[in-house]
Amino acid sequence: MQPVITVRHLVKRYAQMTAVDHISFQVAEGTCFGLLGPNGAGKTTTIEMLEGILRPTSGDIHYFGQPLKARAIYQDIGIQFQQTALPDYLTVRETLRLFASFYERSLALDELVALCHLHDVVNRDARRLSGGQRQRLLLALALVNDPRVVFLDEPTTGLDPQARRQFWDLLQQIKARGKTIVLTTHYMDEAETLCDHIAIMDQGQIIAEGAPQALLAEHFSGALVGLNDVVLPDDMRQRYASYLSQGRLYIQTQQVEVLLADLLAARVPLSQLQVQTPTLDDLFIKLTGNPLQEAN
Ligand SMILES: Nc1ncnc2c1ncn2[C@@H]1O[C@H](COP(=O)(O)OP(=O)(O)OP(=O)(O)O)[C@@H](O)[C@H]1O
Repeated sequence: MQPVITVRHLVKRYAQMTAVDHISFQVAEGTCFGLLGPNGAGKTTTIEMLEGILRPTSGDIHYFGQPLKARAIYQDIGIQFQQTALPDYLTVRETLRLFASFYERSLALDELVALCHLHDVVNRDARRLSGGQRQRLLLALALVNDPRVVFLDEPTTGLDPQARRQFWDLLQQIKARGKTIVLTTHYMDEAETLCDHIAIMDQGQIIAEGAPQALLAEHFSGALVGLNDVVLPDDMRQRYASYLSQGRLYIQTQQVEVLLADLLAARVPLSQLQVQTPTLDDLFIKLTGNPLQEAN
């Protein structure tokens, strides 16, 4: 199947720095594609080039095999920005109506309200919404023209855990309608839950790309054991794959019991020992040496 979006050797330079540094990827139709990385990694710059808002320094972007021409895709895409100023003194319903009037095609208002769970607040002033309600309104605005591709820039930043989970459910429903979703996030659990394919960005480059589970399988085998402030004896260092991040040692093992027996035999202190199944957060630490949350 032809990809919805194809990006080749995309670069964005500002005077002093390269925000996006020769990245290439494809987004398949009907999938959720996630751009992940810490603050300043280049995610927003990338997504804004895909949306036709920022002009790339070099490289190219194709939609359904055609070069990106901002005006031509405008009717086909929906965008939820990180920050959106809504018009004052309008209710949720009036705001949706206003945005719908900008497009040739639009979803029926009632359908949009139901889809984004806005029934309770449809007559409320849009400035008087909770964080979760506001995000759902912004999502409804991104869907108002029934787009083929929806762009979401850090849609759940600042939401409490319950509102985040509700938002994830909503995105699953939107995906089930066959929409292609491109989102940026610095929450690895969000990417693991929602995305079919991810590209992890750091300092303007893609440092890993693939399906979340495939990426984890490629970089880890078995469990991950974390320990604080320890030095492994030489023979154990040779037998076990391990890496260090900020004073914490991570050891990979297929057999936790055998590793624990080896650690005890070598009199390695087991303070703050943790055994876990590797996550995308661990992958980020392994690839960059830094936890994602601290990079933020
Ligand atoms: N207009 C600009 N002029 C100069 N530098 C910029 C400009 N816009 C972004 N940058 C820089 O480009 C880099 C990438 O920024 P970008 O906003 O794309 O990162 P991000 O991954 O989206 O981060 P965040 O998670 O904080 O939104 C940063 O170092 C940023 O300071």
